[in-house]
Amino acid sequence: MLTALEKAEILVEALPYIKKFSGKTIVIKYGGHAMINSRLKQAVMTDLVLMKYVGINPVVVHGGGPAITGMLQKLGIESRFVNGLRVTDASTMEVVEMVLGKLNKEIVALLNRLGGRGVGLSGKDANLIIAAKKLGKDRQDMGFVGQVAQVNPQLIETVVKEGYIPVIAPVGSGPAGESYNINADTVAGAVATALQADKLIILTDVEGILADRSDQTSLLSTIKVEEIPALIERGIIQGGMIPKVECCVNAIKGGVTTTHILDGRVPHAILLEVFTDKGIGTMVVGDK
Ligand SMILES: Nc1ncnc2c1ncn2[C@@H]1O[C@H](COP(=O)(O)OP(=O)(O)O)[C@@H](O)[C@H]1O
Ligand SMILES: CC(=O)N[C@@H](CCC(=O)OP(=O)(O)O)C(=O)O
Repeated sequence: MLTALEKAEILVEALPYIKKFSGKTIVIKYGGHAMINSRLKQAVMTDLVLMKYVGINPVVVHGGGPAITGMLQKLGIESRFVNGLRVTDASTMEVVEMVLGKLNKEIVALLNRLGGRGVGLSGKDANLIIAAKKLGKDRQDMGFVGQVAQVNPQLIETVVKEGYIPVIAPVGSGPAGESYNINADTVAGAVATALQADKLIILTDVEGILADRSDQTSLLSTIKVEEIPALIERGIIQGGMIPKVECCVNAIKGGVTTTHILDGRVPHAILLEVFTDKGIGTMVVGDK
């Protein structure tokens, strides 16, 4: 048990971080375990509400890949992935929008129950995310898989200024108003850049970037952007981690101050990162 003094010291430790980030924007990519497990879900939402109450502006972009796969399975539609992206035909796109819409409102409802003021948006609202068709390797057709062509952040800025927490589903609008399915990490990176966020936090299901994937204690707590190509080349960063670090690199190059890949299985991972001296996970930083 913590003594009263230890509890007070924890609160005092947070003070410089509250001062540093008050008024700043932090974009959080919410996904993985933290989105499925109800205790973790509640912990993440509590962190977001707490942030908002101390003057920080959290902006949430959520995933939902496993839930989309689950619903497609129920409907007898097989999921196929190319380079980690779900090949999306018209009927898959309908399911993607349906599932993400439901998840979006669940997140908003939980935020609101905890005293926040969550507002659910998709990239289609006010043309927040203009998408373009994304082709696979060798110009392979992946249907309605999109890439971010443009972010129009005015709606987010308005909503944030009025005290709401925007929660964004990763669906974009094509030139004819059609829907595109965009990887949620990519959307989070693009939104963080458009908002010139102070931090981008990506929640995942591992400790962060490990120097040796079979050794959980080999966490690389800070990586510089220029070190990343070699880590990929040497096979240290692989698979699903590649798009995440690429997102971080693009965000840093686009003006985001720091980016973090955190273990969403740790309760209150966001609070530990933002408000404590030690932080957790991997921080990807520019060379300055
Ligand atoms: N160096 C590394 N350190 C940690 N994880 C890595 C590394 N290289 C590849 N990975 C893999 O990346 C995965 C995270 O990507 P992904 O499964 O797409 O995450 P999410 O489902 O959270 O979007 C990890 O579970 C791990 O298998
Ligand atoms: C094109 C593409 O693959 N889109 C993703 C969108 C959701 C997502 O990215 O969810 P996670 O963050 O949970 O993986 C998909 O259909 O699964």
